[in-house]
Amino acid sequence: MMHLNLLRLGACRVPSRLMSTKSTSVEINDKTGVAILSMCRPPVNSQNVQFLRDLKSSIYEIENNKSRGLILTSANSNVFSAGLDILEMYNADKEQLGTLWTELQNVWIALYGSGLPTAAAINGHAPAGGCLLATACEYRAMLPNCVIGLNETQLGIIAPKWLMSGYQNILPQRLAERALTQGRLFTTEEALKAGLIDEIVNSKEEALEKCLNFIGTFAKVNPLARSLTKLQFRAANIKEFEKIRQKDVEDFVSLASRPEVQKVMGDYLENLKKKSKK
Ligand SMILES: CC/C=C\C/C=C\CCC/C=C/CC(=O)SCCNC(=O)CCNC(=O)[C@H](O)C(C)(C)COP(=O)(O)OP(=O)(O)OC[C@H]1O[C@@H](n2cnc3c(N)ncnc32)[C@H](O)[C@@H]1OP(=O)(O)O
Repeated sequence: MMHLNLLRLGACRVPSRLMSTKSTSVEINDKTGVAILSMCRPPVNSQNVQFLRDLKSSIYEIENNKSRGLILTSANSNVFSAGLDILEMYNADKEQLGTLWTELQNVWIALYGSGLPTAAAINGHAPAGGCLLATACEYRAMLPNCVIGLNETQLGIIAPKWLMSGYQNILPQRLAERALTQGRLFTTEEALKAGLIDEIVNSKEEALEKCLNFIGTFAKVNPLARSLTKLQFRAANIKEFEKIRQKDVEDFVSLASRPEVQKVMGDYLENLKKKSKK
């Protein structure tokens, strides 16, 4: 209840500090100390190089400002994030592909490895890279009638191991393996049943409130002890990622630049465009 009141106050009276980049905005409530990081790259928060750089710098800014927690959400009405910007992968040269993948890695490690309590207010669809961001957080509240999941195998591509880490943290191994091999997109209701999200909410405001309450559960816990404990759980995945990070970029570039993969992207884009014109 107290957190709810603080959130309400945050909307009107409590002073808050604002920071923004071209495609993100950050509001830190001075009373709660919690930062709300909103992704705002219309129409679907697709992740191009600039967006990923903005996201990374906002995450580090929040971390360096000693905020009490980070809530990730979207400024768009029905999409949390549509994942990597396919327009930026299609017909791109190897250098562009390498830069895109490196920036995706950078954002993931910034969020997954953050010592702060992190929560995702998933106020829309979260396929692929959108799911990657949500599952890098510690808690998820999601609106009904949306989808979330890692659908890479449906596109004929493989999610590397680090990209699966969020799933592995959250889902039982058998379920994670099945969902990843199927490239399954979960509806909100299925995601709750599987444990991929923590709560279903009826509005973005309620999602933010639940996230704030989650972060509030650490109010009496020593922040350093909390953060080190969290990172102990994540250390093996992080270490493994650091070992293969450069090779992973090379593998991605080699896969994504193959003519047959480029053709899949082109067809996929065309279908998306046809669908959006209907
Ligand atoms: C296809 C990739 C193939 C190979 C890649 C090779 C290696 C990659 C290695 C593995 C890593 C993968 C990580 C990824 O993130 S890949 C991206 C996967 N993303 C998706 O599959 C989501 C696609 N989008 C949707 O399903 C829907 O758009 C969504 C449910 C998110 C929202 O639906 P809604 O009805 O609200 O909007 P739309 O009308 O569909 O879209 C509006 C406009 O936005 C464009 N759009 C949508 N998604 C993307 C995207 N990911 N990249 C670029 N543009 C996107 C869509 O075309 C519409 O554009 P306009 O027609 O209005 O111009």
